[in-house]
Amino acid sequence: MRGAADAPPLISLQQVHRSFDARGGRRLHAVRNVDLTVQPGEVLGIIGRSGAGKSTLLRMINLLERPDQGRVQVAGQTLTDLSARELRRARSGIGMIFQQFNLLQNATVADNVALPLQLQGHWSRSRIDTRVAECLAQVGLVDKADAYPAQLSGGQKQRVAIARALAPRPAVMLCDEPTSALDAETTREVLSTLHAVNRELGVTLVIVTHELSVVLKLCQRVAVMQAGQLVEQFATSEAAQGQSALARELAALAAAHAGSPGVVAGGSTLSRRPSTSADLRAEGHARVEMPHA
Ligand SMILES: Nc1ncnc2c1ncn2[C@@H]1O[C@H](COP(=O)(O)OP(=O)(O)OP(=O)(O)O)[C@@H](O)[C@H]1O
Repeated sequence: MRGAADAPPLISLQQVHRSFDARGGRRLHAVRNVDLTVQPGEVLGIIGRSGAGKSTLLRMINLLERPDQGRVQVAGQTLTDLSARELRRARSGIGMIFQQFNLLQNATVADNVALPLQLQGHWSRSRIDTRVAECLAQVGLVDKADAYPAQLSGGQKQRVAIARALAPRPAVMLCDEPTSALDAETTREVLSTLHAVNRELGVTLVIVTHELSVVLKLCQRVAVMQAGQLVEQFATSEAAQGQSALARELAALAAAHAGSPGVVAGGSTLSRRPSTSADLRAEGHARVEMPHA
């Protein structure tokens, strides 16, 4: 039997390039000819300094940003070749969550989670209700089904967003700074939920983050971006062999955590150790700044 590592990649970006109009009539090349593959079931972190092109690269995976050049394949489909209608269908296999949650404020938690199923148009009310209940159970929020987002903590809002992304049974979940708006405690909740989504449901995760502690806890592999280019990739557990400043920083953080139970790189349980820069500050560690790659 073939393992996930030998399987064809679930995501394949081939020479993707994206530029934008910039001031003075210039072009800003946000992502430059990047090749990247992600295996089924993997958790990949994309890191880099501000403006390096991380979010643009992530958003090209579901064509929220369409590349000017290059090819995007997900689950065997070449998204860049699809019609608008085919792309809408393919996108139901790719969930996405954002830093600011993007929930509908005037809809209940249950209605927020139901939304992507209603948009698909072929779900009966009773199947939607069943699926919403399953997704809320997965993120531990069954008792909040009738609450409104304003009544929830930041971590609970992000878990609703995760439940909504899970509703159409995606193979992949794209996470754009999923914990950056959260404090230490709620960050822990969200990381634990994402870990379970990967481990229990087999959903492949691609996570853009500026928090190295999030990478250390959740990601098996890391891709480092610098000025639009993917400058290196390594297994989180092998950060010490990386060349970039970020790899060294990650290795130093891993060493500081060495011996603590449950640092996940490679896949065991989530740590009870500090999980964010805020956590680390709270526990007297130096802030984990994102150095220049
Ligand atoms: N729609 C857009 N129009 C013009 N420029 C854009 C657009 N989107 C992104 N950019 C520019 O492209 C570059 C890469 O942006 P991107 O958001 O991908 O970087 P990032 O690494 O995610 O940064 P951050 O960590 O600050 O979010 C930046 O210089 C940004 O200003």
